[in-house]
Amino acid sequence: YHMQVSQQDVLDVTMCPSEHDVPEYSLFSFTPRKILSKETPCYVLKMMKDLGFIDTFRIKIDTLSRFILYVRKGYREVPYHNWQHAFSVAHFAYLALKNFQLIEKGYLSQLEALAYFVSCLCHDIDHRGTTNSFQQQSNSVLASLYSSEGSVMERHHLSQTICTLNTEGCNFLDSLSSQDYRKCLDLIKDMILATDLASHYKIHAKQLNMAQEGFDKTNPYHKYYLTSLLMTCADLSDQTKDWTETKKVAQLIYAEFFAQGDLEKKMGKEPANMMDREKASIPDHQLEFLTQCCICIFKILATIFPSAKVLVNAIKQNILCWESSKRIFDKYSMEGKTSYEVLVSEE
Ligand SMILES: Cc1nc2ccc(C(=O)N[C@]34C[C@H]5C[C@H](C[C@H](C5)C3)C4)cc2n2c(-c3ccccc3Cl)nnc12
Ligand SMILES: [Mg+2]
Ligand SMILES: [Zn+2]
Repeated sequence: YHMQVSQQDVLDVTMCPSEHDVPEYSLFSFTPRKILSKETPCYVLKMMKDLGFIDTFRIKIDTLSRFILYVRKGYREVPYHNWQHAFSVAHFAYLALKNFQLIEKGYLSQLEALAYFVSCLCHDIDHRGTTNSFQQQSNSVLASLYSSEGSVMERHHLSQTICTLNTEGCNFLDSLSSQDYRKCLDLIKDMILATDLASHYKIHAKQLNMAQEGFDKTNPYHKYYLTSLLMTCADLSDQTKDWTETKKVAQLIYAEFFAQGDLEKKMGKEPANMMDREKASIPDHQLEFLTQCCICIFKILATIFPSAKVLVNAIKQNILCWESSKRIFDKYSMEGKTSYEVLVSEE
């Protein structure tokens, strides 16, 4: 089994210079997608040092560096669900841990915080740019493995995470007690499975109820609802950035959705509207997603953590931008342009 990651690669990460200490890095307005891919492993290390994980869990830096590099290699070059997405989701976890003081205020234990950050980094490993329903429709190997339990892709991402941990020289958690190690893997399982949006819809009402009742740190259900909420918020955190970023991310997501739609048409299947480049109305679909799904999730977050209000406001701003750009899309669609052509051409 050849080493995909060289010893030199590992050394480059362990020796990464400290010039990465940009102050705005820990602000919600910071956009992690602007970090160059070759810089990202150093930033992951920096965030984990900053969060105190290295000292608390006696993590060996070269083992952690190798793990990070293998996780990055585990992601594919698909338009949206690639390493850059994973890095941005992990960066949001870093922002949440710091800005909401999740450990200091007792919302999460150190172990839960570690599991949260690692789960974000690994939550989409080996994503193929296709949905769970596509796995079923195409009778993929992953569907045959996991469709009986549901959340097909998420179970695969979890399996890939465990495999990476078990790769020679990558298990940075091996200094944990066997009890903590077991607990950490159980947490990572729940957190990665929570990123299946269909699962989120099943517990949304319970999360809302929890926020209105007031988070009870002794209630294990509340703990589960909170960590699931934090995973979904991290996964959707692109929507809390400025309009330029949101529009860029929409181009990536629909490039992936429409590639799947094209594939489904070739397979003689009828793609869902949101996957069909000829039928999809991107602004309408995004307005529905932001108003029916995204903003509700971040409002629950802001009920528990008032400082998350800025995130709700950013989503409101993006909703306004989609509404105003909808008029431009409608004008061009009268001239026969698809909404994707308008999205990628619009300045
Ligand atoms: C901007 C944006 N728009 C998005 C619009 C739609 C959907 C989406 O999966 N919708 C659903 C709608 C129902 C019930 C379930 C299962 C299916 C049927 C498909 C979900 C996701 C969107 N999404 C994500 C995202 C988050 C987690 C996993 C995958 C993705 Cl792509 N991240 N950003 C975005
Ligand atoms: Mg996913
Ligand atoms: Zn994701």
